[in-house]
Amino acid sequence: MKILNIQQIREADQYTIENEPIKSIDLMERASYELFTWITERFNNDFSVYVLAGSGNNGGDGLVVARLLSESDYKVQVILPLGKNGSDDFEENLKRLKKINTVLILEELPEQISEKSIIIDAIFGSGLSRPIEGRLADLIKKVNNFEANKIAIDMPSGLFADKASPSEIIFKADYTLSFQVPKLAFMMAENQEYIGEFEILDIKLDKEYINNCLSDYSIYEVDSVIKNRLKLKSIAHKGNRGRATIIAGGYARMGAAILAARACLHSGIGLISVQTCPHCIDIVQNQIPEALILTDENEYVLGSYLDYSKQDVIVFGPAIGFAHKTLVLLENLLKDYQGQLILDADAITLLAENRELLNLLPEGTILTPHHGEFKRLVGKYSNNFEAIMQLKSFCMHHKVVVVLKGKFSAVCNADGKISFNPTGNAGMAKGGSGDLLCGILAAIYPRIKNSYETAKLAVYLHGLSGDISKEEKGENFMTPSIMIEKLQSAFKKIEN
Ligand SMILES: NC(=O)C1=CN([C@@H]2O[C@H](COP(=O)(O)OP(=O)(O)OC[C@H]3O[C@@H](n4cnc5c(N)ncnc54)[C@H](OP(=O)(O)O)[C@@H]3O)[C@@H](O)[C@H]2O)[C@H](O)CC1
Ligand SMILES: [K+]
Repeated sequence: MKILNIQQIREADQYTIENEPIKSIDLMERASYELFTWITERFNNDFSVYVLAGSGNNGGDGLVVARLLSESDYKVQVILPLGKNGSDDFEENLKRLKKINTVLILEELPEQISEKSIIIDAIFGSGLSRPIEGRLADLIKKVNNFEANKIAIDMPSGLFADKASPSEIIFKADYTLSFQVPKLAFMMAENQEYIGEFEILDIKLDKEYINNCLSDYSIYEVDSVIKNRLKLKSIAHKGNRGRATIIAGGYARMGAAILAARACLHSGIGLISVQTCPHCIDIVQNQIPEALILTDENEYVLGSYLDYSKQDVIVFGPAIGFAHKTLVLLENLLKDYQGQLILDADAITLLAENRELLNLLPEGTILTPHHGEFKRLVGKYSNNFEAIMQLKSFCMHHKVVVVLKGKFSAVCNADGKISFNPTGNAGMAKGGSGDLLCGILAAIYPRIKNSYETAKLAVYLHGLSGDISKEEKGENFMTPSIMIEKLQSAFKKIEN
């Protein structure tokens, strides 16, 4: 699903008005009817409704919702903190609202409201142009302290759609009901406490116009082309299911390698190999009898460049450490290995500390840093909008694919396009979870044969296995090993 900026959304709005054609006030009615439907499907008319309406078109939407809910016998009260003069459609809807005199227009929000209330934030939407100050700021702080169900129309007031929000005076919504397309701000970790859950309501802006809008940002959806590429011919040979090697861990640190190898195996790889120092061979064989062992010459750390000529893909990095031999192995892989490389964890720190290696990165290499590791590569940033800019320039400069892990993990291609991942949950933030992602990436690359498409799909499946684990075990009790077991269901879910 495409993410558009405010300028593009305004243009799509205008195009629809002129070409459908539809009057802007009727478009407002259509949009608000979607809001009304969403609300009435979840909250019955035992709930009292408070609508905070600004004086622009976001306020206009709020007034329409107030009227529609009142006509469905909800007790509705409206507060107009910016007064009664505003945009044409706002003023027209205020007239319409006054005609049905069941809605109370209050001067101030009451000091106390019952928990069985809904507060609808229609103060500012996409027209916010500066931080909220003065009496309005006090109102937002007051509302944020109420224990009611809070719904923001289009955007939580105070939040900018396309850039970082400079102030913390922002409506804290439980639900944000946004029109037509998601906004970039919804993807940023620091905004989650204001957005709550977001839903995109189809208000029937011109589909073709939106399809033709150019955007570097989207939310991932699995398409039929990828589903087909994932399918294997029924007479598959283990070779055409792909060969992957895991180079990870070391003495007393083999857990990461085992988790990655298991995830790879459970994601359909044909042949899995694990590079192991002599002391660790038994552990790997006990834990994954399916794995071939590639024996490293070094006793405690990995460092031997072995014969990888038949390997379609190599994962290098989880818990591998920072020994000089390991660094040299990484350098040799970057120079000589001809297949697909996936670099994670300590590999990324090694790159950050030996920056000349960055110039050796083969085109299309997949890197999977979390924010801490990514900052080592690109320097500090203070919010996720800045992180996204750094991500784009890093990927474009080095012609690589980076998965920046977090809530809505961002997968960036070498051309600067960014796809945000919608699956996953906080229960996945546990040691070992990232190792699984490496394994899934390695398993599906031989079938997808494109770094960016592989990365998007693997992150999606990883999150999906997390979501299935959460459903069955709960956020606190799910573990990476449980997620491995659920990979099969995750794959099944996308195949159907
Ligand atoms: N996108 C669609 O397809 C549709 C959107 N709809 C709704 O319309 C709003 C956008 O409406 P707009 O009138 O452009 O903007 P707002 O309602 O958000 O508010 C603009 C007014 O607020 C003033 N403003 C902005 N920031 C502040 C502030 N910090 N303090 C005080 N006042 C502020 C702004 O003043 P300016 O000086 O900046 O001009 C405006 O007066 C969208 O979000 C949807 O809810 C349609 O209803 C359906 C189609
Ligand atoms: K709003």
